[in-house]
Amino acid sequence: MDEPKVTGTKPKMSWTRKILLILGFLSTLAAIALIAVAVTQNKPLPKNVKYGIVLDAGSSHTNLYVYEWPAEKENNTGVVQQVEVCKVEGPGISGYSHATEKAGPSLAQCLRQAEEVIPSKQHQETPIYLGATAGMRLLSLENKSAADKVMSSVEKTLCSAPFSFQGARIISGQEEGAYGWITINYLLGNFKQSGWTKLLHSLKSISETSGALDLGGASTQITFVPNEVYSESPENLLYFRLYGKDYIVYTHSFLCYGKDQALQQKLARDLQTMENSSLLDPCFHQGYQRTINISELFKNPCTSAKKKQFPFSQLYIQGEGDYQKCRRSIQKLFNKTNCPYSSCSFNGIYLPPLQGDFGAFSAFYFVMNFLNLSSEQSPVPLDKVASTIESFCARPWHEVKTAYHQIKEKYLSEYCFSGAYILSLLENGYEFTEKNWHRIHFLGKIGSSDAGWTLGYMLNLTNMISAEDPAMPPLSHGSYVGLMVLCSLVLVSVLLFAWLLFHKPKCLQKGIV
Ligand SMILES: Nc1ccn([C@@H]2O[C@H](COP(=O)(O)OP(=O)(O)OP(=O)(O)O)[C@@H](O)[C@H]2O)c(=O)n1
Ligand SMILES: [Ca+2]
Repeated sequence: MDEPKVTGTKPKMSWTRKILLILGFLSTLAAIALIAVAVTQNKPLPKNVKYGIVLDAGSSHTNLYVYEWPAEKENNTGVVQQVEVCKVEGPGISGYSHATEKAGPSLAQCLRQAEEVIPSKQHQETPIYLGATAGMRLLSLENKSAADKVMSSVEKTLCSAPFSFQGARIISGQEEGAYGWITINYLLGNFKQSGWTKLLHSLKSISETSGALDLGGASTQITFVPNEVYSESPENLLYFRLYGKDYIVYTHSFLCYGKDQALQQKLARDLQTMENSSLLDPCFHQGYQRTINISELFKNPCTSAKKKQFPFSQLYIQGEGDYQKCRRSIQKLFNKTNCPYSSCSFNGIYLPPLQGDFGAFSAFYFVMNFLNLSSEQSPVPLDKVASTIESFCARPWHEVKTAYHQIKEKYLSEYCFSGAYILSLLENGYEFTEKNWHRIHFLGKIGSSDAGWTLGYMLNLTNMISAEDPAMPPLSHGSYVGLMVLCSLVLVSVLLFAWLLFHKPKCLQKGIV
Protein backbone atom coordinates (compact mmCIF):
# COMPACT_ATOMS: atom_id res chain seq x y z
CA MET A 1 0.00 0.00 0.00
CA ASP A 2 1.23 3.36 -0.88
CA GLU A 3 1.95 5.50 2.13
CA PRO A 4 0.73 9.06 1.68
CA LYS A 5 3.64 11.28 0.66
CA VAL A 6 4.82 13.83 3.14
CA THR A 7 5.87 16.89 1.25
CA GLY A 8 7.71 19.97 2.59
CA THR A 9 5.01 22.41 1.41
CA LYS A 10 2.13 23.61 3.65
CA PRO A 11 -1.29 22.15 2.85
CA LYS A 12 -3.32 24.56 0.76
CA MET A 13 -6.20 26.31 2.52
CA SER A 14 -9.52 25.22 1.10
CA TRP A 15 -11.82 27.79 -0.59
CA THR A 16 -14.51 27.31 2.05
CA ARG A 17 -12.03 28.20 4.80
CA LYS A 18 -10.81 31.22 2.92
CA ILE A 19 -14.36 32.49 2.48
CA LEU A 20 -15.10 31.83 6.13
CA LEU A 21 -11.98 33.71 7.16
CA ILE A 22 -12.91 36.70 5.01
CA LEU A 23 -16.47 36.58 6.28
CA GLY A 24 -15.30 36.45 9.90
CA PHE A 25 -12.96 39.36 9.31
CA LEU A 26 -15.68 41.41 7.63
CA SER A 27 -18.19 40.58 10.39
CA THR A 28 -15.75 41.73 13.06
CA LEU A 29 -15.22 44.95 11.12
CA ALA A 30 -18.99 45.42 10.75
CA ALA A 31 -19.56 44.82 14.46
CA ILE A 32 -16.88 47.38 15.37
CA ALA A 33 -18.43 49.87 12.95
CA LEU A 34 -21.89 49.16 14.39
CA ILE A 35 -20.72 49.88 17.94
CA ALA A 36 -18.91 53.04 16.85
CA VAL A 37 -21.97 54.34 14.99
CA ALA A 38 -24.34 53.51 17.87
CA VAL A 39 -22.16 55.31 20.36
CA THR A 40 -21.55 58.44 18.31
CA GLN A 41 -24.95 58.73 16.63
CA ASN A 42 -26.86 58.46 19.90
CA LYS A 43 -24.69 60.76 21.98
CA PRO A 44 -27.05 63.26 23.73
CA LEU A 45 -26.97 66.60 21.95
CA PRO A 46 -25.55 69.60 23.82
CA LYS A 47 -28.14 71.16 26.20
CA ASN A 48 -30.34 73.60 24.31
CA VAL A 49 -32.57 75.31 26.86
CA LYS A 50 -35.70 77.34 26.22
CA TYR A 51 -37.41 79.72 28.65
CA GLY A 52 -40.91 81.03 29.31
CA ILE A 53 -42.29 83.61 31.76
CA VAL A 54 -45.74 83.72 33.37
CA LEU A 55 -47.00 86.41 35.74
CA ASP A 56 -49.70 85.28 38.17
CA ALA A 57 -51.57 88.50 38.95
CA GLY A 58 -53.53 87.29 41.98
CA SER A 59 -55.90 89.25 44.20
CA SER A 60 -53.41 89.58 47.04
CA HIS A 61 -50.13 89.78 45.10
CA THR A 62 -48.35 89.11 41.81
CA ASN A 63 -45.71 86.41 41.29
CA LEU A 64 -43.44 86.14 38.27
CA TYR A 65 -42.33 82.62 37.31
CA VAL A 66 -39.49 81.68 34.96
CA TYR A 67 -39.67 78.17 33.47
CA GLU A 68 -37.06 76.30 31.45
CA TRP A 69 -37.06 73.13 29.36
CA PRO A 70 -34.77 71.29 26.94
CA ALA A 71 -35.71 72.47 23.42
CA GLU A 72 -35.51 69.04 21.84
CA LYS A 73 -37.94 67.52 24.37
CA GLU A 74 -40.59 70.22 24.09
CA ASN A 75 -43.53 67.84 23.62
CA ASN A 76 -42.58 65.32 26.26
CA THR A 77 -44.38 65.35 29.57
CA GLY A 78 -42.61 66.41 32.78
CA VAL A 79 -39.67 68.29 31.25
CA VAL A 80 -40.59 71.91 32.08
CA GLN A 81 -39.48 73.16 35.45
CA GLN A 82 -39.56 76.39 37.39
CA VAL A 83 -36.16 78.03 37.75
CA GLU A 84 -37.14 81.33 39.36
CA VAL A 85 -40.01 82.96 41.24
CA CYS A 86 -40.14 86.67 42.02
CA LYS A 87 -42.71 88.15 44.39
CA VAL A 88 -43.80 91.60 43.24
CA GLU A 89 -43.67 94.22 46.01
CA GLY A 90 -46.96 95.75 47.07
CA PRO A 91 -50.57 94.66 46.50
CA GLY A 92 -52.06 92.65 43.63
CA ILE A 93 -52.73 94.63 40.43
CA SER A 94 -56.42 95.02 41.37
CA GLY A 95 -55.19 97.04 44.35
CA TYR A 96 -54.17 99.83 41.92
CA SER A 97 -57.76 100.77 41.03
CA HIS A 98 -57.17 104.27 42.42
CA ALA A 99 -53.79 104.72 40.71
CA THR A 100 -54.12 102.53 37.63
CA GLU A 101 -50.98 103.92 35.94
CA LYS A 102 -48.86 102.46 38.75
CA ALA A 103 -49.99 98.85 38.18
CA GLY A 104 -47.52 98.21 35.31
CA PRO A 105 -44.45 99.87 36.84
CA SER A 106 -44.95 97.75 40.00
CA LEU A 107 -43.78 94.74 37.94
CA ALA A 108 -40.50 96.32 36.80
CA GLN A 109 -38.28 94.92 39.56
CA CYS A 110 -39.30 91.31 38.89
CA LEU A 111 -38.91 91.80 35.13
CA ARG A 112 -35.33 92.91 35.72
CA GLN A 113 -34.76 89.79 37.79
CA ALA A 114 -36.03 87.65 34.90
CA GLU A 115 -33.60 89.47 32.56
CA GLU A 116 -30.76 88.34 34.79
CA VAL A 117 -31.88 84.71 34.94
CA ILE A 118 -32.41 84.28 31.19
CA PRO A 119 -29.32 84.62 28.93
CA SER A 120 -29.64 87.95 27.04
CA LYS A 121 -29.36 86.33 23.59
CA GLN A 122 -32.56 84.42 24.39
CA HIS A 123 -34.62 87.38 25.69
CA GLN A 124 -36.28 88.09 22.36
CA GLU A 125 -37.49 84.55 21.82
CA THR A 126 -38.76 84.07 25.41
CA PRO A 127 -42.57 84.26 25.61
CA ILE A 128 -44.07 86.25 28.48
CA TYR A 129 -47.72 85.97 29.60
CA LEU A 130 -49.75 87.60 32.34
CA GLY A 131 -52.93 86.06 33.73
CA ALA A 132 -55.01 87.94 36.26
CA THR A 133 -57.38 86.06 38.54
CA ALA A 134 -60.23 86.75 40.97
CA GLY A 135 -59.08 90.18 42.21
CA MET A 136 -59.36 91.52 38.65
CA ARG A 137 -62.59 89.58 38.03
CA LEU A 138 -64.07 91.43 40.99
CA LEU A 139 -62.67 94.79 39.90
CA SER A 140 -64.19 94.28 36.42
CA LEU A 141 -67.59 93.73 38.04
CA GLU A 142 -67.18 96.71 40.36
CA ASN A 143 -65.50 99.21 38.02
CA LYS A 144 -64.94 98.00 34.45
CA SER A 145 -63.08 101.09 33.28
CA ALA A 146 -60.61 100.95 36.20
CA ALA A 147 -60.02 97.25 35.43
CA ASP A 148 -59.36 98.06 31.74
CA LYS A 149 -56.89 100.78 32.71
CA VAL A 150 -55.04 98.44 35.06
CA MET A 151 -54.74 95.86 32.26
CA SER A 152 -53.52 98.52 29.80
CA SER A 153 -50.90 99.66 32.28
CA VAL A 154 -49.50 96.14 32.80
CA GLU A 155 -49.61 95.50 29.06
CA LYS A 156 -47.57 98.64 28.40
CA THR A 157 -44.88 97.59 30.88
CA LEU A 158 -44.70 94.01 29.57
CA CYS A 159 -44.47 95.26 25.96
CA SER A 160 -41.47 97.38 26.84
CA ALA A 161 -39.63 94.44 28.45
CA PRO A 162 -37.08 92.70 26.17
CA PHE A 163 -39.15 89.48 26.01
CA SER A 164 -41.72 88.30 23.47
CA PHE A 165 -45.01 89.63 24.90
CA GLN A 166 -47.86 87.18 24.27
CA GLY A 167 -50.74 88.84 26.09
CA ALA A 168 -52.13 89.98 29.44
CA ARG A 169 -55.69 88.97 30.27
CA ILE A 170 -58.11 88.14 33.03
CA ILE A 171 -58.51 84.36 33.02
CA SER A 172 -61.82 82.72 33.91
CA GLY A 173 -62.34 80.68 37.09
CA GLN A 174 -62.80 77.62 34.91
CA GLU A 175 -59.40 78.16 33.25
CA GLU A 176 -57.82 78.73 36.65
CA GLY A 177 -59.18 75.39 37.88
CA ALA A 178 -58.26 73.52 34.70
CA TYR A 179 -54.68 74.84 34.45
CA GLY A 180 -54.10 74.12 38.16
CA TRP A 181 -55.19 70.52 37.54
CA ILE A 182 -52.95 70.25 34.45
CA THR A 183 -49.98 71.70 36.37
CA ILE A 184 -50.07 69.27 39.25
CA ASN A 185 -50.71 66.20 37.10
CA TYR A 186 -47.95 67.22 34.68
CA LEU A 187 -45.52 67.70 37.57
CA LEU A 188 -46.58 64.47 39.28
CA GLY A 189 -45.93 62.62 36.00
CA ASN A 190 -49.53 61.42 35.81
CA PHE A 191 -49.78 62.05 32.06
CA LYS A 192 -46.75 59.85 31.30
CA GLN A 193 -47.92 57.25 28.80
CA SER A 194 -44.78 56.42 26.85
CA GLY A 195 -42.57 53.35 26.64
CA TRP A 196 -42.94 50.65 29.27
CA THR A 197 -44.91 52.94 31.65
CA LYS A 198 -47.76 52.79 29.13
CA LEU A 199 -48.11 49.08 29.76
CA LEU A 200 -48.03 49.57 33.53
CA HIS A 201 -50.64 52.34 33.30
CA SER A 202 -52.96 50.20 31.21
CA LEU A 203 -52.84 47.57 33.94
CA LYS A 204 -54.08 50.10 36.51
CA SER A 205 -57.83 50.39 36.38
CA ILE A 206 -58.18 53.32 38.80
CA SER A 207 -58.10 56.97 37.79
CA GLU A 208 -54.46 57.99 37.63
CA THR A 209 -54.88 61.73 37.95
CA SER A 210 -54.99 63.79 41.10
CA GLY A 211 -57.68 66.39 41.81
CA ALA A 212 -56.68 70.01 42.45
CA LEU A 213 -57.81 72.29 45.27
CA ASP A 214 -56.71 75.92 45.02
CA LEU A 215 -57.48 78.52 47.68
CA GLY A 216 -56.65 82.09 46.74
CA GLY A 217 -57.48 85.39 48.39
CA ALA A 218 -60.62 86.03 46.33
CA SER A 219 -61.65 82.68 44.81
CA THR A 220 -61.26 78.97 45.32
CA GLN A 221 -61.28 76.14 42.77
CA ILE A 222 -62.03 72.41 42.93
CA THR A 223 -61.11 70.25 39.92
CA PHE A 224 -61.01 66.46 39.51
CA VAL A 225 -61.88 63.53 37.26
CA PRO A 226 -65.16 62.08 38.57
CA ASN A 227 -65.75 58.35 38.69
CA GLU A 228 -68.57 58.43 36.19
CA VAL A 229 -69.55 60.95 33.56
CA TYR A 230 -72.33 63.01 35.03
CA SER A 231 -73.84 65.38 32.49
CA GLU A 232 -76.14 67.18 34.92
CA SER A 233 -74.23 70.42 34.79
CA PRO A 234 -72.34 70.65 31.47
CA GLU A 235 -70.81 74.04 32.36
CA ASN A 236 -68.74 72.27 35.03
CA LEU A 237 -67.27 69.71 32.65
CA LEU A 238 -64.14 70.04 30.52
CA TYR A 239 -62.94 67.63 27.85
CA PHE A 240 -59.23 67.18 27.31
CA ARG A 241 -57.11 64.91 25.16
CA LEU A 242 -53.63 64.81 26.65
CA TYR A 243 -50.74 62.60 25.56
CA GLY A 244 -53.06 60.18 23.81
CA LYS A 245 -55.70 59.88 26.54
CA ASP A 246 -59.16 61.44 26.96
CA TYR A 247 -60.12 63.09 30.23
CA ILE A 248 -63.48 64.40 31.39
CA VAL A 249 -62.76 66.84 34.18
CA TYR A 250 -65.15 68.47 36.64
CA THR A 251 -64.24 72.01 37.75
CA HIS A 252 -65.83 74.86 39.65
CA SER A 253 -64.49 78.20 40.82
CA PHE A 254 -66.23 79.96 43.71
CA LEU A 255 -65.76 83.69 43.35
CA CYS A 256 -65.81 85.44 46.77
CA TYR A 257 -64.77 82.22 48.55
CA GLY A 258 -61.03 82.90 48.59
CA LYS A 259 -59.87 83.36 52.18
CA ASP A 260 -59.78 87.19 52.15
CA GLN A 261 -63.19 87.57 50.52
CA ALA A 262 -64.67 84.89 52.79
CA LEU A 263 -63.54 86.98 55.77
CA GLN A 264 -65.11 90.08 54.25
CA GLN A 265 -68.35 88.14 53.70
CA LYS A 266 -68.32 86.95 57.30
CA LEU A 267 -67.76 90.49 58.63
CA ALA A 268 -70.51 91.88 56.39
CA ARG A 269 -72.89 89.26 57.84
CA ASP A 270 -71.79 89.95 61.42
CA LEU A 271 -72.47 93.65 60.86
CA GLN A 272 -76.15 92.98 60.05
CA THR A 273 -76.96 92.18 63.68
CA MET A 274 -74.69 94.72 65.37
CA GLU A 275 -76.01 97.58 67.46
CA ASN A 276 -72.72 99.35 68.02
CA SER A 277 -69.47 99.55 66.15
CA SER A 278 -67.57 97.00 68.19
CA LEU A 279 -67.49 93.32 67.22
CA LEU A 280 -66.30 90.50 69.45
CA ASP A 281 -64.90 88.17 66.77
CA PRO A 282 -64.32 84.49 67.68
CA CYS A 283 -62.05 84.01 64.63
CA PHE A 284 -59.28 86.32 65.93
CA HIS A 285 -57.03 85.75 68.92
CA GLN A 286 -57.91 87.23 72.29
CA GLY A 287 -56.25 90.62 72.64
CA TYR A 288 -56.14 91.21 68.86
CA GLN A 289 -57.70 94.41 67.55
CA ARG A 290 -58.43 95.62 64.03
CA THR A 291 -60.36 98.59 62.62
CA ILE A 292 -62.23 98.32 59.33
CA ASN A 293 -63.74 101.03 57.17
CA ILE A 294 -67.37 100.06 56.62
CA SER A 295 -67.81 101.82 53.26
CA GLU A 296 -64.70 100.00 51.96
CA LEU A 297 -66.08 96.67 53.18
CA PHE A 298 -69.30 97.02 51.18
CA LYS A 299 -67.70 98.36 48.01
CA ASN A 300 -66.83 95.00 46.63
CA PRO A 301 -69.29 92.73 44.78
CA CYS A 302 -68.85 89.92 47.35
CA THR A 303 -70.48 92.01 50.09
CA SER A 304 -72.44 94.74 48.27
CA ALA A 305 -75.76 92.86 48.56
CA LYS A 306 -75.51 93.16 52.35
CA LYS A 307 -74.95 96.91 52.23
CA LYS A 308 -77.19 99.06 54.42
CA GLN A 309 -77.03 102.22 56.49
CA PHE A 310 -75.10 102.00 59.75
CA PRO A 311 -74.91 104.66 62.45
CA PHE A 312 -71.10 104.25 62.49
CA SER A 313 -68.44 104.37 59.79
CA GLN A 314 -65.78 102.14 61.39
CA LEU A 315 -65.93 98.58 62.63
CA TYR A 316 -63.79 97.79 65.71
CA ILE A 317 -62.88 94.12 65.88
CA GLN A 318 -61.87 92.57 69.22
CA GLY A 319 -60.56 89.01 69.11
CA GLU A 320 -62.28 86.32 71.18
CA GLY A 321 -60.30 83.21 70.13
CA ASP A 322 -63.17 80.74 70.14
CA TYR A 323 -62.77 78.13 67.39
CA GLN A 324 -66.18 76.44 67.79
CA LYS A 325 -68.01 79.76 67.63
CA CYS A 326 -65.85 80.79 64.66
CA ARG A 327 -66.78 77.59 62.77
CA ARG A 328 -70.48 78.25 63.42
CA SER A 329 -70.23 81.78 62.07
CA ILE A 330 -68.27 80.65 58.97
CA GLN A 331 -70.76 77.84 58.32
CA LYS A 332 -73.39 80.46 57.46
CA LEU A 333 -71.42 81.32 54.31
CA PHE A 334 -72.28 77.92 52.84
CA ASN A 335 -75.89 77.65 51.78
CA LYS A 336 -76.69 73.96 51.75
CA THR A 337 -80.50 74.22 51.41
CA ASN A 338 -81.23 74.19 47.68
CA CYS A 339 -79.64 71.71 45.34
CA PRO A 340 -81.15 71.31 41.85
CA TYR A 341 -78.80 68.37 41.09
CA SER A 342 -78.23 64.88 42.49
CA SER A 343 -75.52 66.32 44.73
CA CYS A 344 -74.12 69.78 45.45
CA SER A 345 -71.25 71.46 47.22
CA PHE A 346 -72.98 74.67 48.36
CA ASN A 347 -75.02 77.58 46.97
CA GLY A 348 -76.79 75.16 44.61
CA ILE A 349 -73.58 74.30 42.73
CA TYR A 350 -73.28 70.81 41.31
CA LEU A 351 -70.56 68.56 42.74
CA PRO A 352 -70.18 64.92 41.68
CA PRO A 353 -69.00 62.42 44.33
CA LEU A 354 -65.39 63.13 45.31
CA GLN A 355 -62.92 60.82 43.63
CA GLY A 356 -59.26 59.95 44.18
CA ASP A 357 -56.46 61.96 45.69
CA PHE A 358 -56.35 65.75 45.81
CA GLY A 359 -53.41 68.13 45.79
CA ALA A 360 -54.34 71.21 47.87
CA PHE A 361 -52.15 74.24 47.23
CA SER A 362 -51.88 78.06 47.57
CA ALA A 363 -53.52 79.19 50.84
CA PHE A 364 -54.57 75.59 51.62
CA TYR A 365 -50.85 74.87 51.87
CA PHE A 366 -49.67 78.20 53.39
CA VAL A 367 -52.11 77.86 56.30
CA MET A 368 -51.80 74.12 56.92
CA ASN A 369 -48.03 74.32 56.63
CA PHE A 370 -47.90 77.13 59.18
CA LEU A 371 -50.02 75.02 61.56
CA ASN A 372 -47.72 71.99 61.00
CA LEU A 373 -50.61 70.04 59.52
CA SER A 374 -49.27 69.46 56.02
CA SER A 375 -46.81 66.60 56.65
CA GLU A 376 -46.87 63.77 54.10
CA GLN A 377 -44.67 61.54 56.27
CA SER A 378 -47.08 61.57 59.23
CA PRO A 379 -50.51 62.62 57.90
CA VAL A 380 -52.69 64.22 60.54
CA PRO A 381 -56.24 62.82 60.91
CA LEU A 382 -59.18 65.20 60.65
CA ASP A 383 -60.04 65.26 64.39
CA LYS A 384 -56.41 66.10 65.25
CA VAL A 385 -56.42 68.87 62.61
CA ALA A 386 -59.52 70.41 64.20
CA SER A 387 -58.11 70.21 67.75
CA THR A 388 -54.80 71.78 66.63
CA ILE A 389 -56.60 74.74 65.08
CA GLU A 390 -58.81 75.04 68.15
CA SER A 391 -55.77 75.26 70.45
CA PHE A 392 -54.08 77.74 68.12
CA CYS A 393 -57.14 80.00 68.11
CA ALA A 394 -57.28 79.88 71.92
CA ARG A 395 -53.75 81.30 72.28
CA PRO A 396 -53.70 85.00 73.24
CA TRP A 397 -52.48 87.37 70.53
CA HIS A 398 -49.48 88.71 72.47
CA GLU A 399 -48.18 85.13 72.87
CA VAL A 400 -48.71 84.29 69.17
CA LYS A 401 -47.04 87.52 68.11
CA THR A 402 -43.97 86.82 70.24
CA ALA A 403 -43.73 83.19 69.18
CA TYR A 404 -43.93 84.03 65.45
CA HIS A 405 -42.44 87.53 65.32
CA GLN A 406 -40.83 86.77 61.92
CA ILE A 407 -44.19 86.27 60.20
CA LYS A 408 -46.08 89.19 58.61
CA GLU A 409 -48.82 90.39 60.98
CA LYS A 410 -51.44 90.33 58.20
CA TYR A 411 -50.83 86.60 57.65
CA LEU A 412 -50.32 85.67 61.31
CA SER A 413 -53.45 87.38 62.60
CA GLU A 414 -55.58 85.43 60.12
CA TYR A 415 -54.25 81.88 60.50
CA CYS A 416 -56.94 81.10 63.11
CA PHE A 417 -59.72 82.30 60.80
CA SER A 418 -58.06 80.65 57.79
CA GLY A 419 -57.66 77.29 59.54
CA ALA A 420 -61.33 77.31 60.56
CA TYR A 421 -62.35 78.46 57.07
CA ILE A 422 -60.35 75.70 55.35
CA LEU A 423 -62.01 73.05 57.51
CA SER A 424 -65.47 74.53 56.89
CA LEU A 425 -64.88 74.65 53.14
CA LEU A 426 -63.56 71.09 52.95
CA GLU A 427 -65.91 69.52 55.50
CA ASN A 428 -69.14 71.48 55.10
CA GLY A 429 -68.63 72.80 51.58
CA TYR A 430 -67.21 69.79 49.71
CA GLU A 431 -68.13 67.18 52.33
CA PHE A 432 -64.75 65.60 52.89
CA THR A 433 -65.03 63.30 55.90
CA GLU A 434 -62.70 61.49 58.30
CA LYS A 435 -62.76 58.60 55.80
CA ASN A 436 -61.38 60.47 52.79
CA TRP A 437 -59.46 63.25 54.59
CA HIS A 438 -56.18 61.35 54.06
CA ARG A 439 -56.68 61.74 50.30
CA ILE A 440 -55.97 65.48 50.56
CA HIS A 441 -52.26 66.26 50.19
CA PHE A 442 -51.26 69.79 51.14
CA LEU A 443 -48.45 70.71 48.81
CA GLY A 444 -46.56 73.90 48.05
CA LYS A 445 -44.11 72.65 45.47
CA ILE A 446 -43.71 69.57 43.31
CA GLY A 447 -40.00 69.22 42.64
CA SER A 448 -38.71 72.71 42.03
CA SER A 449 -42.02 74.05 40.70
CA ASP A 450 -44.80 75.77 42.67
CA ALA A 451 -48.22 74.15 42.48
CA GLY A 452 -50.59 76.62 40.79
CA TRP A 453 -52.23 77.39 37.46
CA THR A 454 -49.31 79.20 35.77
CA LEU A 455 -47.34 76.22 34.46
CA GLY A 456 -50.47 74.61 32.94
CA TYR A 457 -51.33 77.94 31.35
CA MET A 458 -47.91 78.24 29.70
CA LEU A 459 -47.86 74.59 28.57
CA ASN A 460 -51.18 75.16 26.86
CA LEU A 461 -50.31 78.49 25.22
CA THR A 462 -46.96 77.29 23.93
CA ASN A 463 -48.60 74.10 22.58
CA MET A 464 -46.32 72.02 24.73
CA ILE A 465 -48.99 69.55 25.80
CA SER A 466 -49.55 67.29 22.86
CA ALA A 467 -52.92 65.67 22.34
CA GLU A 468 -51.27 62.50 21.13
CA ASP A 469 -48.68 60.33 22.77
CA PRO A 470 -45.27 61.55 21.57
CA ALA A 471 -43.46 58.70 19.79
CA MET A 472 -40.84 57.97 22.42
CA PRO A 473 -38.24 55.19 22.02
CA PRO A 474 -39.02 52.46 24.55
CA LEU A 475 -35.36 52.33 25.61
CA SER A 476 -33.20 55.06 27.10
CA HIS A 477 -30.03 56.11 25.27
CA GLY A 478 -27.84 54.10 27.68
CA SER A 479 -29.87 50.90 27.42
CA TYR A 480 -30.01 51.23 23.64
CA VAL A 481 -26.23 51.53 23.28
CA GLY A 482 -25.71 48.71 25.82
CA LEU A 483 -28.02 46.40 23.91
CA MET A 484 -26.30 47.21 20.60
CA VAL A 485 -22.89 46.42 22.10
CA LEU A 486 -24.15 43.18 23.60
CA CYS A 487 -25.72 42.01 20.32
CA SER A 488 -22.58 42.86 18.41
CA LEU A 489 -20.41 40.94 20.87
CA VAL A 490 -22.66 37.91 20.62
CA LEU A 491 -22.49 38.13 16.82
CA VAL A 492 -18.68 38.34 16.82
CA SER A 493 -18.39 35.45 19.29
CA VAL A 494 -20.66 33.23 17.19
CA LEU A 495 -18.67 33.98 14.05
CA LEU A 496 -15.41 33.43 15.83
CA PHE A 497 -16.62 30.15 17.19
CA ALA A 498 -17.76 29.03 13.75
CA TRP A 499 -14.42 29.98 12.26
CA LEU A 500 -12.51 28.07 14.96
CA LEU A 501 -14.72 25.10 14.37
CA PHE A 502 -13.88 24.99 10.69
CA HIS A 503 -10.21 25.60 11.40
CA LYS A 504 -9.77 22.61 13.68
CA PRO A 505 -8.11 19.43 12.46
CA LYS A 506 -10.44 16.99 10.74
CA CYS A 507 -10.15 14.42 13.57
CA LEU A 508 -11.35 17.01 16.13
CA GLN A 509 -14.22 18.02 13.87
CA LYS A 510 -15.19 14.39 13.67
CA GLY A 511 -15.01 14.08 17.46
CA ILE A 512 -17.35 16.93 17.88
CA VAL A 513 -19.72 15.72 15.26
N1 LIG B 1 -47.32 82.72 53.43
C1 LIG B 1 -48.54 83.13 53.12
C2 LIG B 1 -48.79 83.63 51.83
C3 LIG B 1 -50.09 84.06 51.55
N2 LIG B 1 -51.05 83.99 52.50
C4 LIG B 1 -52.41 84.39 52.21
O1 LIG B 1 -53.00 83.39 51.41
C5 LIG B 1 -54.05 83.96 50.64
C6 LIG B 1 -54.04 83.44 49.26
O2 LIG B 1 -52.85 83.76 48.66
P1 LIG B 1 -52.64 83.45 47.13
O3 LIG B 1 -52.90 82.03 46.87
O4 LIG B 1 -51.35 84.02 46.72
O5 LIG B 1 -53.89 84.28 46.54
P2 LIG B 1 -54.00 85.13 45.21
O6 LIG B 1 -53.42 84.35 44.10
O7 LIG B 1 -53.43 86.47 45.43
O8 LIG B 1 -55.59 85.27 45.06
P3 LIG B 1 -56.58 84.75 43.91
O9 LIG B 1 -56.05 83.44 43.43
O10 LIG B 1 -57.91 84.59 44.58
O11 LIG B 1 -56.59 85.80 42.86
C7 LIG B 1 -53.94 85.45 50.76
O12 LIG B 1 -54.96 85.87 51.63
C8 LIG B 1 -52.60 85.68 51.40
O13 LIG B 1 -52.63 86.78 52.25
C9 LIG B 1 -50.76 83.46 53.73
O14 LIG B 1 -51.66 83.38 54.59
N3 LIG B 1 -49.51 83.05 54.05
CA1 LIG C 1 -54.12 82.44 43.00
